[in-house]
Amino acid sequence: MEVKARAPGKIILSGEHAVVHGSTAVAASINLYTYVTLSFATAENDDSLKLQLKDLALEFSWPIGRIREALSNLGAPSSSTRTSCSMESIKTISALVEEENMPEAKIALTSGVSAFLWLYTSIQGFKPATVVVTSDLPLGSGLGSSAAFCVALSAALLAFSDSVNVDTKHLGWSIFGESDLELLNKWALEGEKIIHGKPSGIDNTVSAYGNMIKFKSGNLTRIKSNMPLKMLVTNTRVGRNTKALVAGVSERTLRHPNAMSFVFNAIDSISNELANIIQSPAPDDVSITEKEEKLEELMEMNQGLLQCMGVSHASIETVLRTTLKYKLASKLTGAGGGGCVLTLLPTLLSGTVVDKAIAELESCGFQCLIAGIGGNGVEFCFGGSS
Ligand SMILES: Nc1ncnc2c1ncn2[C@@H]1O[C@H](COP(=O)(O)OP(=O)(O)O)[C@@H](O)[C@H]1O
Ligand SMILES: C[C@@](O)(CCOP(=O)(O)O)CC(=O)O
Ligand SMILES: [Mg+2]
Repeated sequence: MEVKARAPGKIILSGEHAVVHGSTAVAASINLYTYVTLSFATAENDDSLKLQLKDLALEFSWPIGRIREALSNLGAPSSSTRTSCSMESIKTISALVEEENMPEAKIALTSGVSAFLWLYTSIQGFKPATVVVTSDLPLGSGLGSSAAFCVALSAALLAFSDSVNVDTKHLGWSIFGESDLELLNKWALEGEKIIHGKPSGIDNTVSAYGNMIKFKSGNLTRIKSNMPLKMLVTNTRVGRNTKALVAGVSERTLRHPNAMSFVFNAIDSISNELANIIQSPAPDDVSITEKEEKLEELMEMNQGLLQCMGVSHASIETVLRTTLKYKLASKLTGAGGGGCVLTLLPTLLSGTVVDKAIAELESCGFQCLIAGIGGNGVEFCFGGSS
């Protein structure tokens, strides 16, 4: 028997980085997923834990005895209570990952593989198994691949544990009950901590719960959109690392605490106003257009403040300039420093303008997609031969 889980990526409409410092942010799930399949070994002589990262053509395999020896201090797994990875365990886990000779070009994956080993051993202990991962999401681009990975992984691992209440006979995709989802989200955050250092928790929360959320200091409020929201996502293809960008903002905050607290407060207001606009009723085209204009202005203001935090990038500025030629408003999404930019596509905008803007962005070497916004969060499905 195997279990498959899928978790969506996300866009942050407003409030990235500031959310790490206690401001409100607004995020929505998108219809690009990370999939994790887990099956326990059935052959008696198979005594290893395998991780296959299919899109990256990478496979890791650790003898279970080696993992048990290295992590003997962990004790019995306790899937019902999330535990944080200590500095000592991080070091031990990193050493286990290094033994696998990660190709130099893919060294950024080390933290993802470490998060895998931590979540696996904490939830399932030392059982031989194969875990296969595939993803629609570009890695390290601001669309929350790290969170989708941790959420899908936690879902597959918990689905095979005693800590959740799931029906293994159900055919097709299922969702977790509220308290199981809460536990899953806590585990996923522990994985994100290994990858990000100091995550706010917004990415794993929107990936777990789906739809659209407002998030502040670890608490989510579900948002119901009352208007069509169409976003163009432009991937600058400039690679960057969330952990380093988040650390950079924290350093700037230490240097200029007063100025930065005004920036964070301004972003808190922007996020709350944006959430109110999205939720307020729009009976006709005129009111939708008015709402879109307000959203555009708020996105521009948020982008200005992100630049002020030092997380924009020349490639992001090129996207902003290009879309502005078509009178379209944009902001970076996720950690910035490259990665993806969001552009609001108003309802009454002609298809020709969108096509022209996309063609110009792609001629700069960027990659464009129009994301489906606000679908389900994490789901799982049992299958395979038992
Ligand atoms: N499918 C995956 N398999 C393994 N590691 C992954 C996967 N998706 C994400 N990761 C981990 O997350 C890191 C990217 O996370 P991050 O820098 O937060 O960017 P983002 O979350 O915006 O994609 C990768 O370098 C890797 O360590
Ligand atoms: C910058 C931040 O607000 C979002 C990071 O998103 P991503 O990893 O770039 O997809 C960090 C966080 O909230 O944990
Ligand atoms: Mg991330």
